[in-house]
Amino acid sequence: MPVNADSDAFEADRPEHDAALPINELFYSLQGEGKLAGVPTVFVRTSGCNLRCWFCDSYHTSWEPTHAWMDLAEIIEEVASYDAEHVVLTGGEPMIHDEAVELLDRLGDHGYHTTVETNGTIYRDAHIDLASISPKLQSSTPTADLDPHGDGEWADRHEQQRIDIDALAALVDAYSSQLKFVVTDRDDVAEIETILSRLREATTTAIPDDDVLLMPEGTTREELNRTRNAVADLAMEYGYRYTPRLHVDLWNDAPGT
Ligand SMILES: C[S@@+](CC[C@H](N)C(=O)[O-])C[C@H]1O[C@@H](n2cnc3c(N)ncnc32)[C@H](O)[C@@H]1O
Ligand SMILES: Nc1nc2[nH]cc(C(=O)O)c2c(=O)[nH]1
Ligand code: SF4
Ligand SMILES: [Mg+2]
Repeated sequence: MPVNADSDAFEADRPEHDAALPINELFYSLQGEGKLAGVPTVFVRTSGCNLRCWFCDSYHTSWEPTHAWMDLAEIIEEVASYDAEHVVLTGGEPMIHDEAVELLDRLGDHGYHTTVETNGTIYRDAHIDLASISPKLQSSTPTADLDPHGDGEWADRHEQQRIDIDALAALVDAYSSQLKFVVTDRDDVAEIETILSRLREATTTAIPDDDVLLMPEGTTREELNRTRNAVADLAMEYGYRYTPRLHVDLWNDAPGT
């Protein structure tokens, strides 16, 4: 599966000898989002994404992907150099990569608790202790006025691919999960409710409201200062869970946090 629009160039330096992943960054921090917020965690961030949210806080995995290829053994060795029991596999979109399965399975064999941060458009069978699913709302679509490149060329593709109810249902049915919606304003709630009702019809697993998290949009403290209280109010009004972006509160938008 291509990882970006220019997949040949992206794949050119892929090593052939062992299973490997294009890694944008690997770092130790506190889980900043969701049910496990505050837990010391190693983050493995793959490069490449099948969507292009205009607000993506990991621009160098989506709009302009950069990476170094790392063998799975190297990744696990670097993870093990930190004293943590939790590993988050994120991106970009980690589930576009076949090798994500092998990495997760090996991490599970080593006894790590694994979380996958995913946009929910791709299902894979792997060792996943928590599927942290962030379905993308219409307000994420990179229309020409919001596109960080300024031309809106990804808008149609993003719009067509961002919600796949079958993939979402497969993830929810297979794994412990949380649904973490990025909220830009009050108008987003209607779409969240529509997605939830379609999903609840499609799953055999119940989705309690406290597995539904509203997360304020914002990549800096200043942006969150403008969004977080309105999103907290929406969580109370509708009975969903609020999640902070603890890493932004603590370290703003510093890399490796
Ligand atoms: C960079 S994404 C990588 C994983 C996957 N592609 C996804 O979107 O879920 C990691 C998390 O950051 C969230 N996120 C990205 N940009 C954001 C922003 N500007 N404000 C709030 N959350 C954001 C995503 O929704 C997701 O929950
Ligand atoms: N501290 C911290 N927590 C996070 N939780 C999810 C993240 C992500 O980018 O997927 C993330 C991140 O980038 N940093
Ligand atoms: S799906 Fe995730 S990584 Fe891809 S553009 Fe959106 S926020 Fe960024
Ligand atoms: Mg992040």
